Amino acid sequence: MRHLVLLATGGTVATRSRSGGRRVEAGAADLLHAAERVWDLGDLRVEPRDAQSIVSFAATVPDVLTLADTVRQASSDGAEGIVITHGTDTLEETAFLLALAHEGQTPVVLTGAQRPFDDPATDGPRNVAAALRWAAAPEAAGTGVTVVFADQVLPAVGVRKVRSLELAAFAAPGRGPIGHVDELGVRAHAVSPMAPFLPPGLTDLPRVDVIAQYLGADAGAVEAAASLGARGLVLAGFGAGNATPATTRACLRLLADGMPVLVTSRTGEGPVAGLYAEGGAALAEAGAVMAGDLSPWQARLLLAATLAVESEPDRVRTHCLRWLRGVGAAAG
Ligand SMILES: NC(=O)C[C@H](N)C(=O)O
Repeated sequence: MRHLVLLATGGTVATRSRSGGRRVEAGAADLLHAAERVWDLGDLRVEPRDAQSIVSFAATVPDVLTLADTVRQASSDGAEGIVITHGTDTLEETAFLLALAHEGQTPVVLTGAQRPFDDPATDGPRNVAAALRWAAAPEAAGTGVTVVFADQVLPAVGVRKVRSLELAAFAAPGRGPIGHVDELGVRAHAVSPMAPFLPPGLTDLPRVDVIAQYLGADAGAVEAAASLGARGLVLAGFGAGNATPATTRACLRLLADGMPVLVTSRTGEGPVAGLYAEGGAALAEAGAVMAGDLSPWQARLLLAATLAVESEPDRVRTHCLRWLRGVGAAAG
Protein backbone atom coordinates (compact mmCIF):
# COMPACT_ATOMS: atom_id res chain seq x y z
CA MET A 1 0.00 0.00 0.00
CA ARG A 2 1.51 3.38 -1.06
CA HIS A 3 2.12 5.81 1.79
CA LEU A 4 1.32 9.42 0.88
CA VAL A 5 1.34 12.61 2.93
CA LEU A 6 -1.33 15.25 2.31
CA LEU A 7 -0.07 18.66 3.46
CA ALA A 8 -2.75 21.35 3.76
CA THR A 9 -1.68 25.00 3.58
CA GLY A 10 -5.04 26.74 3.10
CA GLY A 11 -6.35 28.44 -0.06
CA THR A 12 -9.85 28.46 -1.51
CA VAL A 13 -9.91 24.67 -1.48
CA ALA A 14 -10.12 24.94 2.32
CA THR A 15 -12.39 27.99 2.65
CA ARG A 16 -15.97 28.43 3.72
CA SER A 17 -18.02 31.47 2.69
CA ARG A 18 -18.58 33.81 5.64
CA SER A 19 -20.12 37.26 5.95
CA GLY A 20 -16.84 39.16 5.58
CA GLY A 21 -15.63 36.93 2.72
CA ARG A 22 -14.09 33.48 2.34
CA ARG A 23 -12.10 32.12 5.28
CA VAL A 24 -9.76 29.13 5.54
CA GLU A 25 -11.46 26.64 7.86
CA ALA A 26 -11.01 23.12 6.47
CA GLY A 27 -7.94 21.10 7.39
CA ALA A 28 -6.08 18.24 5.75
CA ALA A 29 -8.35 15.55 7.23
CA ASP A 30 -11.49 17.33 5.91
CA LEU A 31 -9.95 17.62 2.45
CA LEU A 32 -9.00 13.95 2.46
CA HIS A 33 -12.52 12.86 3.44
CA ALA A 34 -14.00 14.95 0.65
CA ALA A 35 -11.53 13.50 -1.89
CA GLU A 36 -12.37 9.95 -0.79
CA ARG A 37 -15.99 10.58 -1.76
CA VAL A 38 -14.91 11.33 -5.37
CA TRP A 39 -12.77 8.28 -6.06
CA ASP A 40 -12.04 5.19 -4.03
CA LEU A 41 -8.56 5.79 -2.59
CA GLY A 42 -8.68 2.63 -0.50
CA ASP A 43 -5.44 1.32 -2.00
CA LEU A 44 -3.54 4.34 -0.63
CA ARG A 45 -2.48 5.13 2.93
CA VAL A 46 -2.81 8.91 3.11
CA GLU A 47 -1.62 10.75 6.19
CA PRO A 48 -3.21 14.22 6.51
CA ARG A 49 -0.98 16.95 8.00
CA ASP A 50 -1.80 20.62 8.53
CA ALA A 51 1.18 22.75 7.51
CA GLN A 52 -0.31 26.25 7.23
CA SER A 53 -3.74 27.80 7.22
CA ILE A 54 -3.60 30.87 4.96
CA VAL A 55 -4.85 32.23 1.67
CA SER A 56 -2.01 32.20 -0.79
CA PHE A 57 -2.01 35.92 -1.62
CA ALA A 58 -0.84 36.40 1.99
CA ALA A 59 2.00 33.84 1.71
CA THR A 60 5.64 34.98 1.85
CA VAL A 61 8.97 33.59 0.64
CA PRO A 62 9.84 32.51 4.23
CA ASP A 63 6.50 30.62 4.34
CA VAL A 64 7.45 28.71 1.19
CA LEU A 65 10.98 27.99 2.46
CA THR A 66 9.40 26.57 5.63
CA LEU A 67 7.10 24.47 3.45
CA ALA A 68 10.15 23.19 1.55
CA ASP A 69 11.57 21.97 4.87
CA THR A 70 8.22 20.36 5.75
CA VAL A 71 8.31 18.55 2.40
CA ARG A 72 11.87 17.35 3.06
CA GLN A 73 10.75 16.09 6.45
CA ALA A 74 7.77 14.20 5.01
CA SER A 75 10.05 12.65 2.42
CA SER A 76 12.60 11.54 5.00
CA ASP A 77 9.72 10.16 7.13
CA GLY A 78 9.16 7.72 4.27
CA ALA A 79 6.36 9.33 2.25
CA GLU A 80 6.29 7.87 -1.25
CA GLY A 81 4.39 10.87 -2.58
CA ILE A 82 3.48 14.28 -1.17
CA VAL A 83 0.38 16.26 -2.09
CA ILE A 84 0.13 19.90 -1.06
CA THR A 85 -3.16 21.76 -1.10
CA HIS A 86 -2.55 25.45 -1.75
CA GLY A 87 -4.28 28.66 -2.77
CA THR A 88 -4.18 29.22 -6.51
CA ASP A 89 -3.09 32.89 -6.50
CA THR A 90 0.59 32.18 -5.80
CA LEU A 91 0.65 28.44 -6.42
CA GLU A 92 2.90 28.89 -9.48
CA GLU A 93 5.51 30.62 -7.32
CA THR A 94 5.39 28.04 -4.53
CA ALA A 95 5.64 25.22 -7.10
CA PHE A 96 8.70 26.85 -8.68
CA LEU A 97 10.51 27.48 -5.40
CA LEU A 98 9.79 23.93 -4.21
CA ALA A 99 11.19 22.66 -7.53
CA LEU A 100 14.41 24.59 -6.90
CA ALA A 101 14.68 22.83 -3.53
CA HIS A 102 13.41 19.34 -4.35
CA GLU A 103 15.77 16.39 -4.69
CA GLY A 104 15.10 12.72 -5.14
CA GLN A 105 12.41 10.64 -6.80
CA THR A 106 9.45 11.35 -4.48
CA PRO A 107 6.77 13.21 -6.41
CA VAL A 108 5.59 16.48 -4.90
CA VAL A 109 2.20 17.52 -6.24
CA LEU A 110 0.39 20.81 -5.68
CA THR A 111 -3.32 21.27 -6.10
CA GLY A 112 -6.13 23.51 -4.93
CA ALA A 113 -9.52 24.72 -6.07
CA GLN A 114 -11.27 27.63 -7.69
CA ARG A 115 -14.41 27.13 -5.60
CA PRO A 116 -14.68 26.99 -1.81
CA PHE A 117 -14.92 23.82 0.27
CA ASP A 118 -18.58 24.55 1.07
CA ASP A 119 -19.62 25.30 -2.52
CA PRO A 120 -22.07 22.57 -3.63
CA ALA A 121 -20.21 22.40 -6.96
CA THR A 122 -16.69 22.70 -5.58
CA ASP A 123 -13.82 21.42 -7.72
CA GLY A 124 -11.53 20.83 -4.73
CA PRO A 125 -12.29 17.20 -3.83
CA ARG A 126 -11.77 15.99 -7.39
CA ASN A 127 -8.53 17.96 -7.71
CA VAL A 128 -7.25 16.51 -4.42
CA ALA A 129 -8.30 12.98 -5.42
CA ALA A 130 -6.55 13.38 -8.79
CA ALA A 131 -3.41 14.78 -7.14
CA LEU A 132 -3.29 11.79 -4.76
CA ARG A 133 -3.79 9.38 -7.66
CA TRP A 134 -0.96 11.04 -9.61
CA ALA A 135 1.37 11.16 -6.59
CA ALA A 136 0.83 7.41 -6.08
CA ALA A 137 1.30 6.46 -9.73
CA PRO A 138 4.60 4.88 -10.82
CA GLU A 139 4.58 7.36 -13.75
CA ALA A 140 4.98 10.26 -11.30
CA ALA A 141 8.27 9.00 -9.81
CA GLY A 142 11.11 11.29 -10.84
CA THR A 143 8.85 14.04 -12.19
CA GLY A 144 9.84 16.39 -9.38
CA VAL A 145 7.26 19.03 -8.52
CA THR A 146 4.05 19.05 -10.54
CA VAL A 147 0.65 20.70 -10.36
CA VAL A 148 -2.57 18.69 -10.77
CA PHE A 149 -5.59 20.82 -11.57
CA ALA A 150 -8.78 20.24 -13.58
CA ASP A 151 -7.59 16.76 -14.62
CA GLN A 152 -4.27 18.01 -16.00
CA VAL A 153 -0.74 17.38 -14.73
CA LEU A 154 1.47 20.43 -15.30
CA PRO A 155 5.20 20.93 -14.69
CA ALA A 156 6.27 23.34 -11.94
CA VAL A 157 8.57 25.17 -14.34
CA GLY A 158 6.33 27.17 -16.64
CA VAL A 159 3.04 26.73 -14.80
CA ARG A 160 0.87 29.85 -14.63
CA LYS A 161 -2.55 30.74 -13.33
CA VAL A 162 -4.19 31.81 -16.57
CA ARG A 163 -7.85 32.11 -15.54
CA SER A 164 -9.13 33.99 -12.51
CA LEU A 165 -12.36 32.03 -11.90
CA GLU A 166 -12.75 29.21 -14.43
CA LEU A 167 -12.10 25.71 -13.16
CA ALA A 168 -9.26 25.09 -15.63
CA ALA A 169 -7.24 27.78 -13.88
CA PHE A 170 -3.73 26.67 -14.84
CA ALA A 171 -1.68 26.10 -17.96
CA ALA A 172 2.00 25.71 -18.77
CA PRO A 173 2.09 27.37 -22.19
CA GLY A 174 4.45 25.55 -24.52
CA ARG A 175 5.33 22.96 -21.85
CA GLY A 176 2.31 21.01 -20.70
CA PRO A 177 0.19 19.21 -19.76
CA ILE A 178 2.60 16.38 -19.05
CA GLY A 179 -0.21 14.03 -18.04
CA HIS A 180 -3.88 13.61 -17.26
CA VAL A 181 -5.78 12.08 -14.35
CA ASP A 182 -9.47 11.36 -14.82
CA GLU A 183 -12.04 8.56 -14.99
CA LEU A 184 -9.64 6.62 -17.25
CA GLY A 185 -6.88 6.75 -14.63
CA VAL A 186 -3.38 8.22 -14.87
CA ARG A 187 -1.77 8.93 -18.25
CA ALA A 188 1.72 10.45 -18.37
CA HIS A 189 2.93 12.21 -21.54
CA ALA A 190 6.40 13.40 -20.60
CA VAL A 191 8.64 13.97 -17.62
CA SER A 192 9.00 17.32 -15.89
CA PRO A 193 12.51 18.78 -15.83
CA MET A 194 14.22 19.17 -12.49
CA ALA A 195 17.39 21.05 -11.56
CA PRO A 196 17.39 21.68 -7.80
CA PHE A 197 19.99 23.90 -6.15
CA LEU A 198 18.31 25.59 -3.19
CA PRO A 199 20.01 24.36 0.00
CA PRO A 200 17.98 23.44 3.10
CA GLY A 201 17.78 25.79 6.07
CA LEU A 202 17.29 29.11 4.24
CA THR A 203 14.77 31.35 5.97
CA ASP A 204 14.47 34.04 3.28
CA LEU A 205 15.86 35.07 -0.11
CA PRO A 206 17.53 38.30 -1.25
CA ARG A 207 15.25 41.03 -2.55
CA VAL A 208 14.55 40.94 -6.29
CA ASP A 209 12.00 43.35 -7.77
CA VAL A 210 9.87 42.91 -10.89
CA ILE A 211 9.80 45.95 -13.16
CA ALA A 212 6.64 46.11 -15.27
CA GLN A 213 6.78 47.57 -18.75
CA TYR A 214 3.91 49.59 -20.18
CA LEU A 215 3.50 52.35 -22.73
CA GLY A 216 5.99 55.08 -21.89
CA ALA A 217 7.29 53.50 -18.64
CA ASP A 218 9.99 55.78 -17.18
CA ALA A 219 13.03 54.86 -15.08
CA GLY A 220 11.22 55.46 -11.77
CA ALA A 221 10.49 51.83 -10.92
CA VAL A 222 14.08 50.76 -11.66
CA GLU A 223 15.53 53.58 -9.57
CA ALA A 224 13.07 52.94 -6.73
CA ALA A 225 13.94 49.23 -6.71
CA ALA A 226 17.66 50.00 -6.53
CA SER A 227 17.21 52.56 -3.76
CA LEU A 228 15.01 50.14 -1.78
CA GLY A 229 17.90 47.67 -1.76
CA ALA A 230 16.94 45.21 -4.50
CA ARG A 231 19.87 42.89 -5.23
CA GLY A 232 18.51 42.03 -8.66
CA LEU A 233 15.81 43.00 -11.13
CA VAL A 234 13.43 41.14 -13.41
CA LEU A 235 11.96 43.02 -16.32
CA ALA A 236 8.43 42.02 -17.32
CA GLY A 237 9.24 43.32 -20.77
CA PHE A 238 7.31 43.94 -23.94
CA GLY A 239 6.97 41.21 -26.56
CA ALA A 240 10.15 39.18 -26.99
CA GLY A 241 11.91 41.03 -24.16
CA ASN A 242 12.12 44.77 -24.76
CA ALA A 243 11.87 47.78 -22.49
CA THR A 244 11.26 51.49 -23.02
CA PRO A 245 14.38 53.56 -23.78
CA ALA A 246 14.26 55.10 -20.28
CA THR A 247 13.97 51.70 -18.57
CA THR A 248 16.67 50.22 -20.79
CA ARG A 249 19.09 53.06 -20.01
CA ALA A 250 18.45 52.73 -16.26
CA CYS A 251 19.04 48.97 -16.45
CA LEU A 252 22.27 49.44 -18.41
CA ARG A 253 23.57 51.71 -15.65
CA LEU A 254 22.74 49.14 -12.98
CA LEU A 255 24.17 46.26 -15.03
CA ALA A 256 27.42 48.22 -15.33
CA ASP A 257 27.45 48.45 -11.50
CA GLY A 258 27.05 44.67 -11.20
CA MET A 259 23.28 44.43 -10.57
CA PRO A 260 21.91 41.26 -12.22
CA VAL A 261 18.92 41.74 -14.53
CA LEU A 262 16.71 38.99 -15.93
CA VAL A 263 14.47 39.72 -18.89
CA THR A 264 11.04 38.11 -19.31
CA SER A 265 7.96 38.88 -21.34
CA ARG A 266 4.65 40.29 -20.21
CA THR A 267 2.90 38.40 -23.07
CA GLY A 268 2.27 35.11 -21.25
CA GLU A 269 3.79 32.64 -23.70
CA GLY A 270 7.02 32.09 -25.58
CA PRO A 271 10.71 32.85 -25.05
CA VAL A 272 12.49 36.20 -24.99
CA ALA A 273 15.51 37.12 -27.11
CA GLY A 274 17.77 40.14 -27.54
CA LEU A 275 16.50 41.22 -30.95
CA TYR A 276 16.13 45.01 -30.97
CA ALA A 277 18.81 47.66 -30.82
CA GLU A 278 18.22 49.94 -27.81
CA GLY A 279 15.77 47.31 -26.49
CA GLY A 280 16.39 43.64 -25.75
CA ALA A 281 19.61 43.53 -27.81
CA ALA A 282 21.14 46.34 -25.75
CA LEU A 283 20.15 44.62 -22.52
CA ALA A 284 21.57 41.26 -23.64
CA GLU A 285 24.77 42.93 -24.85
CA ALA A 286 25.21 44.53 -21.42
CA GLY A 287 24.86 41.17 -19.66
CA ALA A 288 21.14 40.91 -18.89
CA VAL A 289 19.98 37.29 -18.90
CA MET A 290 17.19 36.41 -21.31
CA ALA A 291 15.07 34.19 -19.04
CA GLY A 292 13.54 31.97 -21.72
CA ASP A 293 9.82 31.40 -21.32
CA LEU A 294 9.73 31.88 -17.54
CA SER A 295 7.04 34.18 -16.18
CA PRO A 296 8.31 37.31 -14.41
CA TRP A 297 7.21 35.76 -11.11
CA GLN A 298 9.13 32.51 -11.58
CA ALA A 299 12.16 34.36 -13.01
CA ARG A 300 12.16 36.54 -9.89
CA LEU A 301 12.45 33.44 -7.71
CA LEU A 302 15.17 31.95 -9.93
CA LEU A 303 17.25 35.11 -9.52
CA ALA A 304 16.55 35.43 -5.79
CA ALA A 305 17.46 31.77 -5.21
CA THR A 306 20.61 32.20 -7.29
CA LEU A 307 21.59 35.27 -5.24
CA ALA A 308 21.21 33.13 -2.12
CA VAL A 309 24.00 30.83 -3.37
CA GLU A 310 26.12 33.15 -5.58
CA SER A 311 27.04 36.82 -5.24
CA GLU A 312 29.66 37.64 -7.87
CA PRO A 313 27.77 39.14 -10.90
CA ASP A 314 29.32 36.92 -13.59
CA ARG A 315 28.71 33.79 -11.53
CA VAL A 316 25.08 34.82 -10.91
CA ARG A 317 24.61 35.29 -14.64
CA THR A 318 26.27 31.99 -15.56
CA HIS A 319 24.30 30.12 -12.91
CA CYS A 320 20.97 31.47 -14.18
CA LEU A 321 21.88 30.70 -17.81
CA ARG A 322 22.97 27.14 -16.99
CA TRP A 323 19.80 26.50 -15.04
CA LEU A 324 17.61 27.92 -17.82
CA ARG A 325 19.37 25.76 -20.41
CA GLY A 326 19.00 22.73 -18.15
CA VAL A 327 15.21 23.08 -18.13
CA GLY A 328 15.02 23.91 -21.83
CA ALA A 329 13.94 27.49 -21.21
CA ALA A 330 16.87 29.20 -22.91
CA ALA A 331 18.73 28.44 -26.12
CA GLY A 332 21.81 26.27 -25.62
N1 LIG B 1 -8.56 29.88 -5.73
C1 LIG B 1 -7.77 30.28 -4.74
O1 LIG B 1 -7.22 29.48 -4.03
C2 LIG B 1 -7.55 31.76 -4.61
C3 LIG B 1 -7.26 32.23 -3.21
N2 LIG B 1 -7.33 33.67 -3.16
C4 LIG B 1 -5.86 31.80 -2.75
O2 LIG B 1 -4.92 31.89 -3.46
O3 LIG B 1 -5.71 31.42 -1.63
